[in-house]
Amino acid sequence: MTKPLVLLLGEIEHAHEEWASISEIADIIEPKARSREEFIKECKSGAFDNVVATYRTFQSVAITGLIDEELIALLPRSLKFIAHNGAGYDQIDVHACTAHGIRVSNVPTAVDDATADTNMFLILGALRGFNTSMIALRNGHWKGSPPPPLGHDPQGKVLGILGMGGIGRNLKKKAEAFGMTVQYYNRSKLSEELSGGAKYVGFDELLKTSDVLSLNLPLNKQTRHIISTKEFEQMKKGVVIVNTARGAVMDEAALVVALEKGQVWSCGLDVFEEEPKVHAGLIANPHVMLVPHMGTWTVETQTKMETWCIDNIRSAIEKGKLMSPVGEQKDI
Ligand SMILES: O=CC(=O)O
Repeated sequence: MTKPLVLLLGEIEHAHEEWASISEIADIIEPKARSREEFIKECKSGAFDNVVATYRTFQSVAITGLIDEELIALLPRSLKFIAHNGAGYDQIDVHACTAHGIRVSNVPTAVDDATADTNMFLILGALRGFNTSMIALRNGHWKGSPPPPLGHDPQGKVLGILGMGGIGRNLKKKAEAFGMTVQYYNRSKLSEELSGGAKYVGFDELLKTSDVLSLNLPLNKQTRHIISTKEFEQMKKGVVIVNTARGAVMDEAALVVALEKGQVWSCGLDVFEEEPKVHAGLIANPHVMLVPHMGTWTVETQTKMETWCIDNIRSAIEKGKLMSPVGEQKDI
């Protein structure tokens, strides 16, 4: 009997044994394409005909481009499942997938600790203003001349979490261990148990009353540039902003202006609007902490994420359904 066909878009770097076990229940193919143009040609040539499920990585966007309406229409009719290795699935047009009968899964939970750790590192670094002196030291100037302004302690500061999903909730616990008081805004209020007692506030109140604002919400049409000039103006003067979600939830150009005006004192960013490009105004500001999208960049977390994504492929093949469907498809 022929085995179902699985398309691998990207690399398996860690969970090799788990991936090998997939080859017992499926035949695996990989594209030859190295660009979107080539990938489209390969789709049209019928190279992926009969593929039932695809495992894709965040980095595979370099080959396929976004999984958008154009690409989805070219993928074979046989394709029923896309298992995305990552928490954020903004590279995939889920609406178009639904219309074409394709189910999509992501990797929640496994990313929470590593991303919240990165988030906490950025909060501390941005509050303390460590970056300037770290650069000065490497340039042979010790703390810098003049030394940087004194930083701020996290103790007693109000942390506003925008988006109280798994990462936001994980961050809440970590921030409390540093003496911060946590409030949050989310599309819907969480149960007391899930929120861990954090105060639920309106969006505007979150902006107006937080000393540190952390962005932990997914990127979609509703959240693109949810933080821009008007929102910066509502914030406390000297606010610290941290983003480990997706760059485009914040208007980067407006952020640069808000930093220049001193409305935002400092920020810590792991994600950028047009990765790997970083706004020149952010690069030029030594005070801001910049990390090149490394929120989940650990052996343990990458292994957990791959294993989770492989489990989605296994579930798709053996049970005909994904283990962790994305929110938009939970009810179908
Ligand atoms: O950015 C990382 C992820 O979405 O998992």
